[in-house]
Amino acid sequence: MGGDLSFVKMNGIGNEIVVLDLRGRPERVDAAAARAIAALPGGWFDQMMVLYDPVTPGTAAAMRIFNVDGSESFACGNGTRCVAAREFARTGASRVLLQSRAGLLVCTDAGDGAVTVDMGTPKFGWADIPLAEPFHDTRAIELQIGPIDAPILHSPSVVNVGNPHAIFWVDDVEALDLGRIGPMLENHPLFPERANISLAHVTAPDALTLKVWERGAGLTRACGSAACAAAVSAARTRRTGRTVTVSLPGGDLVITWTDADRILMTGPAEHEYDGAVPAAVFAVSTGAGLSAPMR
Ligand SMILES: N[C@@H](CCC[C@H](N)C(=O)O)C(=O)O
Repeated sequence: MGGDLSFVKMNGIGNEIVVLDLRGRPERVDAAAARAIAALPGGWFDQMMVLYDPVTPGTAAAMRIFNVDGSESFACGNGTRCVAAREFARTGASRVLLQSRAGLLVCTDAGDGAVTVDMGTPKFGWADIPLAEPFHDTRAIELQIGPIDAPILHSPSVVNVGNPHAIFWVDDVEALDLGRIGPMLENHPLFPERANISLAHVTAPDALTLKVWERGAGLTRACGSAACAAAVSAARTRRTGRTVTVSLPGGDLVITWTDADRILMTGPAEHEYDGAVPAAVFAVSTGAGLSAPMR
């Protein structure tokens, strides 16, 4: 097979998403191909969702998720909504099961262009996040930056929602330059797989504002998994109840941490335009697109 391959440019409340559907095709995306696609005219993304043939019965696709720096993530909430919305439009279905490297994701059409994704169960154990050393209480770990007696940021909540997150509780998410502090925290030695870094401000028992420095992508207008991470951490530390509206620079997401310990994320997904990738960008393989072990 040769020629250009089409992709779809979408966004989830401003999180820039490319969906590349390689189902039924031999091409495979690696880190170099991901970076090359991001450099194409119109190819820019925060995350690229690559769809391969399903490996689990009942699923529509096996997804791999690339950050713009070529690194892989096991979770992307906004991108998952985009993939699901596209599947709904393509098939007429109102429910789709997708497989990421973090597990199976049930996505349902919530109406008015919104999609609900069951993002799974949060993990709070220090080794699951992962952290480089044991912490018994991950609601507020001993990590601070700035002077010892007047830290700029301290005591983040940490959680894994398919990917690692640290949430710093602040009075004003705009008061600090996250673009300057973010890279240092993302790459802090405490986070052996790096981490997504959020500043969160609770505005009501059912609302918080959030600003995110994403691992592998930098400052973004929205991050769905960070919204999930902040919501469960806010509920776990009794800052909010179990359903919150999370306001990000690009828009709002509604997150519910259910009594069954599942995280439900609801928000919009928008189509922007279609684009094309030259076939030469790809590696060609007969291997499975999603070969890593499932959790
Ligand atoms: N924007 C995404 C999260 C993307 C993955 C993240 N940068 C990571 O490396 O873990 C979302 O909407 O969840």
